[in-house]
Amino acid sequence: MKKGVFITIEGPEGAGKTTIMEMLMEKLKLEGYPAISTREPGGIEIAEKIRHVILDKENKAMDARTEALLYAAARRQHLVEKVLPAIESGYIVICDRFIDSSLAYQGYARGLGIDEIFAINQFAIEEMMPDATLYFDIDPAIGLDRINRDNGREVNRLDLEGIDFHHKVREGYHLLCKRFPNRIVKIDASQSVEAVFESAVDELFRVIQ
Ligand SMILES: Nc1ncnc2c1ncn2[C@@H]1O[C@H](COP(=O)(O)OP(=O)(O)OP(=O)(O)O)[C@@H](O)[C@H]1O
Ligand SMILES: Cc1cn([C@H]2C[C@H](O)[C@@H](COP(=O)(O)O)O2)c(=O)[nH]c1=O
Repeated sequence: MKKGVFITIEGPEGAGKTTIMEMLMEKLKLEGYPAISTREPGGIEIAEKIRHVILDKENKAMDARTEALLYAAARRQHLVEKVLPAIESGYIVICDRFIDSSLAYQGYARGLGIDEIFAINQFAIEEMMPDATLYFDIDPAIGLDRINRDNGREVNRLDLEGIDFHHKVREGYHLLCKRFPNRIVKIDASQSVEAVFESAVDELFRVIQ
């Protein structure tokens, strides 16, 4: 039986998802809400291992369908091992990326088809869609510039795709905003960290209160 709340954060590279998620967690903890944050692909040992395979820059030969299936496999394991138990225990779970990343990156930008990628992910997640999704919208050129300036961040296989791919990712997210208007809220991530945080807090508390 579901008791907690499942929130996902989405967006192109460098949109500020991790930064704002950490700030949201601090606020939730200060206010006494039971909450955990996690990420995809990853969040647990098996899924972190799959993440390493998917994002390794040496794996240039990876087929797009293989990539899509590996994201779905990591998602399944993370969901059953970490997300669902936390939600069943009444936690607010905030996850950095979930199914919409697969729909935007593999479904739209890689051209595998949003409906096709939704179908393989339904096998992985069954009925478990997020209660709400905060989509951080940013011009990919700005996002990539941010991550290139971030010395602590390792560049991965997906970061190395050309700018046209990253524009397609953003277009894919825009299609998803139209397709799921009740679930996905678009936030202008080109604003200052403080302004993005304020918008994210408003949306988060609208959902959890
Ligand atoms: N609103 C902002 N304005 C300017 N810089 C920002 C903003 N938000 C985050 N940054 C900086 O941009 C870089 C990327 O931020 P962050 O890691 O939070 O993005 P992300 O969306 O999680 O990226 P990715 O998913 O590609 O790893 C960091 O150096 C961070 O400090
Ligand atoms: C879940 C998921 C992720 N991706 C891509 C998006 C990013 O390029 C990387 C993850 O790196 P991050 O620094 O943790 O954001 O993987 C994807 O293509 N499909 C997915 O389902």
